[in-house]
Amino acid sequence: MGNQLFPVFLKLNQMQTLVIGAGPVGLEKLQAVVRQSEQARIKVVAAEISDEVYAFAKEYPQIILEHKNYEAADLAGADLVIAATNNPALNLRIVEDGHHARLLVNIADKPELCDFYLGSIVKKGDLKIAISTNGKSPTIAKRLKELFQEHLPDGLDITLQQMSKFRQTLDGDFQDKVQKLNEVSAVLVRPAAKSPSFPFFKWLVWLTIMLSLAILLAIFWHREPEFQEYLINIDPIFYWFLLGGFIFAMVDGAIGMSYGVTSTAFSLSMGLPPASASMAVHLSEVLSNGIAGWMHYRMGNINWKLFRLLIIPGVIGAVGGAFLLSSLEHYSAYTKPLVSVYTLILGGVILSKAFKKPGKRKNGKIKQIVPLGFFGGFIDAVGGGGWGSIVLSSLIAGGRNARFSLGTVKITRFFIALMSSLTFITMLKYVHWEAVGGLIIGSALAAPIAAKVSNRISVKSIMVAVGIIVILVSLRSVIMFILKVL
Ligand SMILES: C[C@@]1(CC(=O)O)C2=NC(=C\c3[nH]c(c(CCC(=O)O)c3CC(=O)O)Cc3[nH]c(c(CC(=O)O)c3CCC(=O)O)/C=C3\N/C(=C\2)[C@@H](CCC(=O)O)[C@]3(C)CC(=O)O)/[C@H]1CCC(=O)O
Ligand SMILES: NC(=O)c1ccc[n+]([C@@H]2O[C@H](COP(=O)([O-])OP(=O)(O)OC[C@H]3O[C@@H](n4cnc5c(N)ncnc54)[C@H](O)[C@@H]3O)[C@@H](O)[C@H]2O)c1
Repeated sequence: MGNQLFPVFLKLNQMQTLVIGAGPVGLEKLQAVVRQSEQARIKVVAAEISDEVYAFAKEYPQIILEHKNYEAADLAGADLVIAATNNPALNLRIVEDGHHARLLVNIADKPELCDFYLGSIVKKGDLKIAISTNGKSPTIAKRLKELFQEHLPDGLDITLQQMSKFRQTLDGDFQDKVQKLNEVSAVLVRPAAKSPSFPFFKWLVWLTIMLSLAILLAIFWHREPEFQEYLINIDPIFYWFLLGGFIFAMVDGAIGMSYGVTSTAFSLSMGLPPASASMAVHLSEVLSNGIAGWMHYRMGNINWKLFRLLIIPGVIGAVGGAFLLSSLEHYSAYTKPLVSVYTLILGGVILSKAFKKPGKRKNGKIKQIVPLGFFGGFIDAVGGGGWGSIVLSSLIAGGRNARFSLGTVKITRFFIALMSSLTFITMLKYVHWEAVGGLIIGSALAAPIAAKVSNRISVKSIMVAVGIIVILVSLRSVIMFILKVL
């Protein structure tokens, strides 16, 4: 039948509690009562009173000690009786006398003689949880109490106080009030945000869209000879970028950074000038970060205060960087090795992060959000990447919450990529559309798969691989430059 006991919460300060017996067990029960209410009015009757009970009672003047043998008259005025004597016959008598006076009696550690059991009690401010194992195991009751005491957030009591105040501000009828109180507290029971996994059926929808596009293309292919010609003559570079975009987006999806750095290093090594490379990378980032940012927004992972602090300096930095890089397009022979040196350094940063011990973090949150946003945006536009690795890693290393930082960085990255892409488009005369198209399609194809795969691979091994690839590709560009100069 399970536990049939009904827990009630007694106002001990308005009642008279009688404790009979003042040995170790009597003391334990006395303390259990006083722990719940220091104003509890208690009378202790015992033939012998231990020194510990004397010492304890000294601190609470409302505890009255009566050094005497128990008699039925002691029950007069009592509302509740707890007995802890070492005399089984006396225990039985107390139960009988108590019931005669229609009192509820607890005989400590003798379940069969009890009208009620004492419970294990969790307390957080005004919150109280009473635990009963139906007498099966007081030890487990104690352990559960410890578990709740530790894991219930202390802020819960603040919530209670706020709800109480909020209730006082409500008017309208009872139904109205109940509805409003339920609305504001719904957030407490909303299911926790899931990791952005991509369910199978969504993947099917995605596949259907892609197939329909392919069919449309095929139809076009047959109807329009010009289009056919265009496709046949498409630069093979497009397919390389398609593959590259796919792989880099998979990796980025898994570790939350590195797409910018890897695809920029790749674009440079494919012979794109830095500004064109950066533009291709940023254009392809607009879509993927838009999707990721939207997902994080839906899951409530955005810290809006952080967003406001980051977005303006970030956009200014990004547009400035894009502007500078585009104006220097003619000097790409010189900017290219510089950018490669920068990606080389980032490769080193990623590699060192892979081997850094987790948990070795500084205390206190990072404060310089505005310069961080500007610097991140600028470097991101100039180097083709870095918003994720610079801003996110600084925020997390600076003690901020990883989930909120990731969500906020993803959504701001969308705006940064959008603004620098626009700047590049207006500044650059010649756009490498085959690179841009390859990266956009490749990374968009990867995004949903990456989200699924991300949990299965060890982050460390990916970071090591990424670090090494970026270092090698960047080194190649730097060495080629040096050889050319020599
Ligand atoms: C909750 C708590 C409240 C309090 O008393 O303040 C409480 N016992 C506590 C602790 C505790 N008591 C005992 C141990 C030793 C280990 C063990 O036996 O498990 C421990 C653990 C420890 O101290 O670590 C001995 C014991 N207790 C009872 C028996 C008899 C039996 O089981 O048959 C025996 C064996 C005696 C023997 O062997 O001779 C019986 C009862 N004890 C109850 C309450 C009631 C049922 C509550 C429930 O349903 O869970 C009930 C039925 C009647 C009652 O006394 O009200 C308190 C938690 C303190 C905290 O929260 O920290
Ligand atoms: N101490 C433990 O760890 C423990 C554990 C489990 C069960 N128990 C049982 O619980 C009971 C109480 O344990 P304890 O250690 O507190 O025992 P205890 O002997 O130390 O204390 C018993 C108390 O009952 C009082 N008493 C006895 N006869 C009385 C009377 N006629 N009138 C008034 N007071 C009277 C005594 O003066 C004493 O204060 C015992 O039956 C014991 O076997 C004890």
